[in-house]
Amino acid sequence: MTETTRYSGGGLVHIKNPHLEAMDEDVLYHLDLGTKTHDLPAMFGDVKFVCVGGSPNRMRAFAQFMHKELGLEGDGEELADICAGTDRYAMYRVGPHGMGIPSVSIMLHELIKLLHHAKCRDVTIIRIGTSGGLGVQAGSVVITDRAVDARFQPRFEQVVLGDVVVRGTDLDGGLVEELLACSEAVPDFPTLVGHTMCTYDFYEGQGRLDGALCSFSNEKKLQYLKRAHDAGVRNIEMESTAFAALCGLCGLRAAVVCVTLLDRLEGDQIRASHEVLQEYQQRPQRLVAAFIQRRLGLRAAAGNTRPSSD
Ligand SMILES: O=P(O)(O)O[C@@H]1C[C@H](O)[C@@H](CO)O1
Ligand SMILES: O=c1cc[nH]c(=O)[nH]1
Repeated sequence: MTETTRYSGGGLVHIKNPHLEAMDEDVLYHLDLGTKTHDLPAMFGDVKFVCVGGSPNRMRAFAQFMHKELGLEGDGEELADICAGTDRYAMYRVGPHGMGIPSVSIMLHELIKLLHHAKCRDVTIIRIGTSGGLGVQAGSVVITDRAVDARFQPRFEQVVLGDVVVRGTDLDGGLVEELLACSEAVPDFPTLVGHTMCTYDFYEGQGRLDGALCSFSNEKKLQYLKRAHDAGVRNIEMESTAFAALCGLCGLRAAVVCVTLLDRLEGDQIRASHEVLQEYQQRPQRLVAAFIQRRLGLRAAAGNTRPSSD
């Protein structure tokens, strides 16, 4: 049976674990935070937007960019890593999640419990990432309307106690529209809506010919990628199905916004220069900054500036 997304009443984060109630303390081990050691409601109770991405430096740059875009005091250079006691993740009230489903899944379990313990309400969570494009110009930003697995199905399979549990990967349609509307504020690159395929591997799992192992021909690879394109897939990454499933089940409105680093119908290797890749990585950040500003009524959508290139 597929578990489906439910938004809980009152906008609270919905924890689906009866064992947590009975626990006297919850140690969020990978975040180096806990319910006894930290006043989580005081630290995080006002959080409305959570943005996560793969790399600590990228997320630090995004935190500094948002600091400036929101007109907060100081230059943002002093932003401290809230999870400095662990080198697994970093958090600047935006945080990185590492690579792939296991990493994003551990981070989300602890982040969602953190939002629950902090009594946050009406939280929107956005994954800001990179991806391989399918039939789209490199540097395009794809807003995911449906996260699908490597068989193009909107499902996330997790082995639990030896059984396969299937979870739905619905994302919030309204959020997709809102984000797309914000693309007017960042007109210097293409933004589109499409399905995102999530795989367990970057190489064979994404039909690449350039890994240490490869068990298929170029012809078979292209047939697969074209089938994905025909099924509506416009980009490929490694977190979206788990992200959509966990956030949706816990009542968080979630979105996935990824830039494409190349067109996979044209090749496998990412050959763009460091400078070009840095600028590409800023694109989803700029779109999400415009979205947050609009939501907060801080600025009209136009006139969005650029994050630093860290
Ligand atoms: O969040 P990022 O942009 O790091 O995510 C994509 C998917 C994999 O985690 C990684 C592969 O290069 O990039
Ligand atoms: O091709 C790509 C590029 C970035 N991330 C991926 O998962 N795949």
